[in-house]
Amino acid sequence: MDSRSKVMETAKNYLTTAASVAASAMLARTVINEFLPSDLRSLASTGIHKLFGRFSAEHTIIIPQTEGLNPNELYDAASIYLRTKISPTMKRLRASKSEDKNKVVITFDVGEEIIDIFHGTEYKWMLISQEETSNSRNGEKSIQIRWFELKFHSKYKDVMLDNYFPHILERSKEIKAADRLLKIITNKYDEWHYSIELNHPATFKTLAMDAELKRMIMEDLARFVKRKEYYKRIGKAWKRGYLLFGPPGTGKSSLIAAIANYLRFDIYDLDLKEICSNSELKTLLVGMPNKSMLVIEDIDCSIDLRNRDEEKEKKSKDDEVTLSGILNCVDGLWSTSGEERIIVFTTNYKDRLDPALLRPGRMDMHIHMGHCGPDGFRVLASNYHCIHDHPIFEEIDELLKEVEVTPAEVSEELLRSDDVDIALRGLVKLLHKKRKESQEEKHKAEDSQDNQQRDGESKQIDQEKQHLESETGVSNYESIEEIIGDQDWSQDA
Ligand SMILES: Nc1ncnc2c1ncn2[C@@H]1O[C@H](COP(=O)(O)OP(=O)(O)OP(=O)(O)O)[C@@H](O)[C@H]1O
Repeated sequence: MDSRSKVMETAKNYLTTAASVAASAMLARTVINEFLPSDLRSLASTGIHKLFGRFSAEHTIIIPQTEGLNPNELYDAASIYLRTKISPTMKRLRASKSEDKNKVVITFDVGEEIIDIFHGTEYKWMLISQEETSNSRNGEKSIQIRWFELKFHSKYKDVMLDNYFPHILERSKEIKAADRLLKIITNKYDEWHYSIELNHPATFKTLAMDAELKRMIMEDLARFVKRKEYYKRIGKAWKRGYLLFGPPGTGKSSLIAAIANYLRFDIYDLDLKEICSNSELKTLLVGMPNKSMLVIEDIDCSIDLRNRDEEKEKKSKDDEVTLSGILNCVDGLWSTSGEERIIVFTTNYKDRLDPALLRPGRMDMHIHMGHCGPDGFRVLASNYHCIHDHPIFEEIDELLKEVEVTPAEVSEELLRSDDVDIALRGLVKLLHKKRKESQEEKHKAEDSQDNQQRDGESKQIDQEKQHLESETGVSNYESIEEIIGDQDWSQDA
């Protein structure tokens, strides 16, 4: 029996016992004292939170504290879950600031009835608050006791325990994760040391990239987080690796932030230069929690990663970080120490990477972050000026097909003015300038190719001259010219 089934089984036992007590809501205290294990009793008697549901006038349920499920947890879960059930007809609402100070959380107040329909059954919730006085050594103390009263038809009590409560616990976890402030943590030596709030605004919506590629990445991530059982069944560690490659300013870091915001994972930004050995690398890896993202940026230049053959030749000495150490981190035994991990490597130069890192199956997806195309430009225009169409778009689209410009350069141009027309004209100017530069480069390249060809030809003529010179014994330049001139070279060729 898994832990959730055990919890629900125990809850059912308590429910059956509690039913025979004919307890009303106000008798909950008695039930707590008679039926709960002592540790839970002391928890409940602190009077901070308690949760019970009333199936009918005769039934009261107390959820016992077993394996991670306790009244406080359920109370908290219900508070969070019921926030999503607030209806416009409610009169008693409360507003407070969320952990992320940019958001305001609206919640219901005491005495407000909240109706939730789950699988066709109606559940009526009400938050109740009551002041109570208790005698302590320091005299009388008044405390505020809060609880939820849950009413529904008693014939659905099994559905409630087997499906409704687990659903509330699950949903509340998701809502909590979405509300949580994300962190970016980096290492000092072999410790995750420095952490700041991740306030990067990038999301998949604001990312300028090929629309189809964006869709594929989002689907891949969504599939990955749902596949806990699947990974267990196939015997693979529950992790996914992405290699992001492309020129500077094409959005590799922005994509990392978008993934973190999408999955609500903290970023563990590993600075390889801070660590001296593979064992330090392992220490850091083991210190990462679940639902986190390991990022190694610019892997090609972070550290001198010799290729594996050279490593094999070297006597194993644990005084440096090696490519095999990193690869163990990606798919070796050490990577199985946690669950639900995303691993991201970035590079500006994929061709500089050791083939061992690029081997199929190592990084699950290789994502090319390229120059800005019409799709990407539309996203940036919408991000910076909230526009989806404009007469200049056609000209920009045509130029983007010819010119290599990074999303960072386009963003910078669009930021230059609040006036859409000025900003777009500035971008057109930049694209024309870039096109001219690239045409000049192309001409230069063609010229140098022509020069090389001419050099090659004149070298060939020189060789022919030398050959003739040795054949004819004539060493005078003019004479050779005459001899060459007398012959029909084109026919010989
Ligand atoms: N694909 C993109 N979508 C939206 N904005 C982008 C994109 N690429 C770049 N930008 C803009 O340019 C800035 C720099 O981009 P970013 O740091 O993500 O690029 P990068 O590829 O990681 O560059 P580097 O290789 O130099 O680290 C971002 O803060 C963002 O404003």
